[in-house]
Amino acid sequence: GNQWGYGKDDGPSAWNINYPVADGDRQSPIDILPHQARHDPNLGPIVLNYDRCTSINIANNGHSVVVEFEDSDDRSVIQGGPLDNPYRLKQFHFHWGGKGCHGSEHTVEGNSYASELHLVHWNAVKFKTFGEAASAPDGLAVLGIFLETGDEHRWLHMITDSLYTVKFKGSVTDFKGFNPKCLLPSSLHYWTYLGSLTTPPLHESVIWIVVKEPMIVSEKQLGKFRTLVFTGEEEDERTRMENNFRPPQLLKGRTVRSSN
Ligand SMILES: CCN[C@H]1CN(CCOCC)S(=O)(=O)c2sc(S(N)(=O)=O)cc21
Ligand SMILES: [Zn+2]
Repeated sequence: GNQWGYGKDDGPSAWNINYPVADGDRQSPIDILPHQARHDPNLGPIVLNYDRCTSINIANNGHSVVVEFEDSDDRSVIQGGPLDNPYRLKQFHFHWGGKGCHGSEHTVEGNSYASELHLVHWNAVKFKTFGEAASAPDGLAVLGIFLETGDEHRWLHMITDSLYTVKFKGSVTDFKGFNPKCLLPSSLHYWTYLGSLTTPPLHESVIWIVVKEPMIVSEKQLGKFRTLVFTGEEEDERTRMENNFRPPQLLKGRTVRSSN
């Protein structure tokens, strides 16, 4: 298939060869300029109903570490804010940098954070399958949370303690009973705009909801993400999984709205 990565030859600057939509009009991530964002009083709060969420497994897909959820009914949904329907939680994953350098995808006034968490949801009201939603203009809603280094995060250890079991590309481990609500910052004030997947196939199918307040994690916790490798156990070279982020893309006239 189309092999892509984050290296010199297969990285973001080469993605448009196999995925021409990379040069499209609603690509993500973007640099957010808070003073140019339009405060929209009609933008209500984001409402998360994760209380009956069912996590299934944690996996290394060769690009990131992903936790998948049961999405056969509306047991864990996000709604409100810019969304017309409830969107079902499908998976969450992270993007991060190398030692000490930055790794978020969205930036704020040119400043990046150490990492960024993406909670991926799909519109099961309008679409029958996730795959169908993933390529439709209003198919996905991704909640983006910045990670900033500081004190240890009291719940992130539940994920970092499992990372050694998914060191290599293609590894999957049971990961039940995890509710990502414990990762969210206290305030869910956000910016929202129409964008895309930040990895191939780069479908322009995402309503982005980027939370303003970062979650605080320790450098030690973040370092555990860098013990993962992009490569499979059978491959001889071990390429440390880090800097798996796409840089900001052109806004191309889009408006970024701000909740209060
Ligand atoms: C490595 C591939 N990452 C993809 C995989 N999916 C899309 C393709 O699915 C087709 C059935 S996805 O919808 O789960 C998704 S969301 C994001 S992001 N970084 O923009 O939150 C990337 C991706
Ligand atoms: Zn992502």
